[in-house]
Amino acid sequence: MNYKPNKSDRYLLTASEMGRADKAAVVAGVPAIDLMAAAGKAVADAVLERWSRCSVLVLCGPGNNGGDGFVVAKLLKAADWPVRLAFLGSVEKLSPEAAHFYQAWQGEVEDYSVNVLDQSDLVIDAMFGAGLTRPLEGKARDMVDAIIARDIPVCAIDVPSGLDGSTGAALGLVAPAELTVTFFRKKPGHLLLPGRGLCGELVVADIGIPETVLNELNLQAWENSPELWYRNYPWPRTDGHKFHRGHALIYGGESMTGASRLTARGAMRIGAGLVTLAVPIKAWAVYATAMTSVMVAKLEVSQEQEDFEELLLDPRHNAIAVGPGAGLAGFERIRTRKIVVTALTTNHTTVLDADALSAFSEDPQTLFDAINGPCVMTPHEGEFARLFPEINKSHPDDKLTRARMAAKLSGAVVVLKGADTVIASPDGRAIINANAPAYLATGGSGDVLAGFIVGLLAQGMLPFDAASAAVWLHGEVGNDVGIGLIAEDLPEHLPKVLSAFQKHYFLAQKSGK
Ligand SMILES: NC(=O)C1=CN([C@@H]2O[C@H](COP(=O)(O)OP(=O)(O)OC[C@H]3O[C@@H](n4cnc5c(N)ncnc54)[C@H](O)[C@@H]3O)[C@@H](O)[C@H]2O)[C@@H](O)CC1
Ligand SMILES: Nc1ncnc2c1ncn2[C@@H]1O[C@H](COP(=O)(O)OP(=O)(O)O)[C@@H](O)[C@H]1O
Ligand SMILES: [K+]
Repeated sequence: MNYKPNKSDRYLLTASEMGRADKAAVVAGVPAIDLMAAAGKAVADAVLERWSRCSVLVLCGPGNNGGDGFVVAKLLKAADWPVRLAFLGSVEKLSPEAAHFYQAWQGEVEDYSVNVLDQSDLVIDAMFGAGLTRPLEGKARDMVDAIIARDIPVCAIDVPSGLDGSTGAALGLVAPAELTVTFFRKKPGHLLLPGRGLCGELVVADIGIPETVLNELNLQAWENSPELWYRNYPWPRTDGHKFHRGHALIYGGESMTGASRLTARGAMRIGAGLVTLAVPIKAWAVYATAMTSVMVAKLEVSQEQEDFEELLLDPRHNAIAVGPGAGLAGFERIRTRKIVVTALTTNHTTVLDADALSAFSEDPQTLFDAINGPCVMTPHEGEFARLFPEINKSHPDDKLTRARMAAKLSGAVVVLKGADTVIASPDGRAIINANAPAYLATGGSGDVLAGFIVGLLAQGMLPFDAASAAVWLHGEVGNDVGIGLIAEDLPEHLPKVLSAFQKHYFLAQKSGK
């Protein structure tokens, strides 16, 4: 596990927020020239640490990203590396600080053509950073094309040129980097796909921007990490009993019984005091045979909704999950819809996953209208497209914004799943998760995630925290199990991950370490 002590370390800044941070730093008394000097030094240091002496080509663009490049070139030359530099821009248009470091370079400034790549072992990509607003064209595009064709290793400054640091989208062609050095804080595009894959190793360098500027920015996005929510984690109480740990009620469908069983197992393992699976009577025997610590309640033929409603009257059932294996074929679809609406209209804290979402693909507004209380929905991209087609159309390349808009529109905390899961709250807060390994892409792993979430909700965690904690723990367990993982492994390996998490975040705090 990769631990860091401070919640504010996890802030993510868009390009415009970074621009404001930069300005606020200058107002606070840090000269822009010092920021650029520090940025260039951080890049040069990272290069010197990772590569041995080789022929370096620094490609400088027209803005301040290029300015950083002039600094790097000078420092690598001072370290006795063979350095060439090519500049795409005009000196008159450089910012004062970039112009300063252009003059300071003093070496040859070569023509910006692909010939400069000849005999280069390493490219420093100082072409475009946060200021890129449109796809690379002309000479810049030709250069990136040639770098890719020749397969020359790249160290990118701030972001690989061509990547939108705020969204992780490739604006056009992008030069993939082996190493990216960014400044002050990560940007969403370093974590969201395809950006994350194009950055290679990511280093975040301190360039002297005071932490206090963060207070002025009203930031609403973070990288997922326990620092964000461990204080609200429902650790078992010494004097607690099972009723202190909540009672999750999970709807189980008639034919795909494995899905909700995984959800139930996940909810138990994450610490719900009690878990009941409520299932149509026809499937009861299957469930009852398979489950031990989980209780199985019967829903009578043709009165499943009424029976479910009755279970909801018991105030101890304090968190509900509907969706995994709920069923979408014919009559099952109608029943799934009824169960969802029943849970929502009684204002129960509810997790909606899988079929509970797809059952409303024809009329998503019906679902959104029913959401008035605490609710978490966990769509994968396919389910999301069915519920939020307009959002996908208006912001196709911006997962962070899509999740935020969906949360606002629906009134639920939205967990938009994938390798770069985004958790968004209707109030605008959003968290990007980056610890999930590809091994999690296996049938049933989302069902277990829904179980982790409902299990934490049952223990009283608030929806945004519960969703963020569950997604992070899910990723950690995925890493712990590794290749060969199947969904059944996730609940079973959770205790090991929870122990490590507890040791670091709870016991260490208690003992003051
Ligand atoms: N705290 C900060 O914000 C700091 C920023 N620094 C560097 O400054 C960079 C941001 O600088 P800028 O805002 O000048 O932006 P960039 O250096 O990314 O470039 C913007 C320039 O490129 C032009 N441009 C944008 N898209 C283009 C395209 N497709 N084709 C041709 N030209 C295009 C713009 O008109 C503008 O002149 C950061 O990425 C970072 O590397 C560092 O100097 C240190 C401090
Ligand atoms: N390539 C990937 N890398 C990391 N995590 C992934 C990847 N693909 C899927 N996941 C995660 O695995 C889970 C799959 O959930 P879902 O798509 O609902 O599948 P299922 O319905 O089979 O349970 C989600 O938590 C998702 O974020
Ligand atoms: K760059």
